[in-house]
Amino acid sequence: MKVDKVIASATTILPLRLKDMSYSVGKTRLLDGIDLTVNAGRRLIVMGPNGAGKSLFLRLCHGLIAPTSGSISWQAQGPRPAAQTMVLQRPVLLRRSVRANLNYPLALAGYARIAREEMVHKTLTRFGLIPLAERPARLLSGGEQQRLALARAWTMRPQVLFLDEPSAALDPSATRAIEDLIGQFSDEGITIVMTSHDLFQARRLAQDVAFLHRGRLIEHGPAARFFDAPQTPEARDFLGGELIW
Ligand SMILES: Nc1ncnc2c1ncn2[C@@H]1O[C@H](COP(=O)(O)OP(=O)(O)OP(=O)(O)O)[C@@H](O)[C@H]1O
Repeated sequence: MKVDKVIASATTILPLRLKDMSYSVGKTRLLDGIDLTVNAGRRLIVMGPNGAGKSLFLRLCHGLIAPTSGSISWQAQGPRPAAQTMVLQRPVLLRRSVRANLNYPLALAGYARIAREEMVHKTLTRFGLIPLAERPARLLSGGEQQRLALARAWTMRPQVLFLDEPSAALDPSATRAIEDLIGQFSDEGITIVMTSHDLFQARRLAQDVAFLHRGRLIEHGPAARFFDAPQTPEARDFLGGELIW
């Protein structure tokens, strides 16, 4: 079957529903009673001061860790392992070439060699990685590594992409390039859930905002409402640059 047909036939795994979801370590409750639904096709930016629980939130949604109480459930199980995937701020790349980094997860997912070659070539072309294809991935610049990580995620055609501060370590032009890619993914229908501490970036990218403060979700809704008329003093202080944690 052609790759694009596989994508078209995919069952939708969204919405993702969090119900009274908490996460504790020992007696410390790090995320507390979160109710939230992630709907298909949206760009949700998770904001909040340092230590608010943004990264934990993403890791729980992605399934890297399990809630201690409450639930996190997908509408349906994905047909493939990477129907939802996550890209970290410092992506974990294999000590191999760029091409091999793109090929590897496809092989793990069971795609045949011919299909893999077609998919890897498409991806290298689309992400401008042809000139870097045979370079060792770990020797790429930070911006190039992040581009490769996004390309690798895209190769698996996820329905949902979790991004943890994807441009935190990058300069402004690399940041712009990553934001452009995120915008393109979104235009293709990939649902984006991303943490960012950068207010300007959040304004550029967010359609919806989830605002966490000390492990609680205290605002969630359309980005315009959050930025123009925040409902809580904590969000107002955060937007004014006065709330650090
Ligand atoms: N395994 C753990 N054990 C104990 N505390 C933890 C653990 N993981 C995270 N924490 C704490 O939970 C809180 C939330 O961490 P998290 O990394 O999610 O914050 P964040 O909002 O992403 O912060 P930042 O913007 O600084 O990256 C922090 O106070 C952190 O120290």
